[in-house]
Formats: sequence, C-alpha cells, structure tokens
Amino acid sequence: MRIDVVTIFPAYLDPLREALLGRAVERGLLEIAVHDLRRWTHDVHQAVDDAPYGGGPGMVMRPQVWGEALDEVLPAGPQPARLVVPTPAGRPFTQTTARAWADEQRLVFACGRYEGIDERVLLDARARGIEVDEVSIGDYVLVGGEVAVLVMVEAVARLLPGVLGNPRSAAEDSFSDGLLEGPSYTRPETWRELAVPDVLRGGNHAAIARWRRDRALERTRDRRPDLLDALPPDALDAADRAV
Ligand SMILES: N#Cc1c(-c2ccc3ccn(Cc4ccc(CN5CCCC5)cc4)c3c2)n[nH]c1N
Repeated sequence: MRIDVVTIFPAYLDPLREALLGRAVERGLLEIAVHDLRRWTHDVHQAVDDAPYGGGPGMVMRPQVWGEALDEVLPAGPQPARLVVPTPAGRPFTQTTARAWADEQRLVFACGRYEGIDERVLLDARARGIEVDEVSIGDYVLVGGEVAVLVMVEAVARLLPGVLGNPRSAAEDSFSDGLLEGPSYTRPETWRELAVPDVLRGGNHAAIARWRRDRALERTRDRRPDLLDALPPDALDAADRAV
C-alpha cells in the first residue's frame, strides 16, 4: 500500500516514521509520502486560506492550491485510489473502515486546517472518478486533520500483512468479536499485594477462554452497551447471557 498525506504541517506526520510503522516502511510493507501543501502555492506569502463566502468564523482553504496538489498527488487514471478527508462533519471512522481501507492499493489523505477545505475540491475529485471519504475520528473538535490522519494510518497499517509481529493480534482485536477486550496480566504473580486471577495461571484453556469472555462481556456492558445492542442476535450464547 502507498499512502500520501498532503498537509501544511509535514512535521506533524513525523511519528509515521517511528516504531512499528517506521519499520514497516523500511521493510517495504508500506510506502508513506508526506507533501507540503505550500509547494503548490505561487504567491510570495504562500497563501493557502481565504475568508469564507457568506461570512462566519475563521478561514477556508483555497481550492486552487488543493486542486493543483491533488492533480499531482492523485492523478485520475487507472490506478484506483481513495481520497480521505478528515473533518468534524465526517462519517465515523471505525475498525470496519480500517479493515476496508486495508485492502486499498493507495490512500491519499488531505489534511485540512482553519475551518476546512473549499467543498469544490471534493466535488472536483469525485467528478474525476475518485472515491472520496469524509470521516471523523470522534465526537470532539480538533484544530486540523493531521492528528486524525496519524490515528487512521496506524489503524489501517497494523492490519497489513507482516506489519504486526503476531498476526493473531489484529485478528483478536477489540471489536473483532464485537466486544471490548478484557483485562490483561503478566508477571509477577503478585504485585503490591494484587494477585493475577487464579484461572489464568491454571492452564485450563477452556476455563481461561470462558473467564476472558465473561470479563469482556462485563466490560462491554459497563462501558459500551451500544456495542452489545449492535451484536447480531446469535452472537451471545446462553452462557454469555448469564454474565
Ligand atoms: N477527523 C476529524 C476531526 C476534526 C478535524 C478534522 C479536520 C480539520 C480541518 C480543520 N479542522 C478544524 C475545525 C474545527 C471545527 C470546525 C467546525 N466549525 C467550527 C465553527 C463552525 C463550524 C471545522 C474545522 C479540522 C478538525 N475535529 N474533530 C475530529 N474528530
């Protein structure tokens, strides 16, 4: 997969060169290119924003600059690509979204700032046959799209073959069975007078699986009852319903 990110703050995306993702890039599992949007300005001030038509707070990012940037970074043509635009007004970005995008050959992320990007940039991309997703990473307000791109790139990249050391991790993700994962423990057996639950040290794999599912059901019911409501009718068996 190749990922391109267009932003006026390229350094915000430096964390994509670190740790797991950095190693994935070095190993050729993933290509990441970050582009400074100001490269496509032509004025001495490198202006990327202007006042909003109709008035209102803040500034809007100019279509000309974005248009030239995306013409270069995301040329219409045979190779399919998806343009992702983070926005507070976007559809929710979820693990389902991440899984779907993990199958893409190319993802191009447009990081807005100010009040966002002139709507015509997205209309023009769609008119050129480009899939455009406007997404939000959560119900809170950020200052720009860069942090959202870090979140989404990490969520997608970890699903790519070879990126995670243990492929089971992604398969057993939170939400993979529709539930939150339960508590985890490691050595020592007792720490500050707090002991690891006996069942986890007992070696009875069926009992361990049951205990973990019970803790996941309890936690999901307590913290995310909406996930329980969204489960298909046959997702919970009698033992689950007894928790
Ligand atoms: N993903 C994601 C996001 C973002 C996000 C993503 C991309 C950009 C580009 C610019 N901003 C700043 C901003 C902030 C508020 C508004 C709404 N206006 C305020 C007053 C009248 C309406 C418009 C833009 C962004 C914020 N925020 N929260 C998420 N989950």
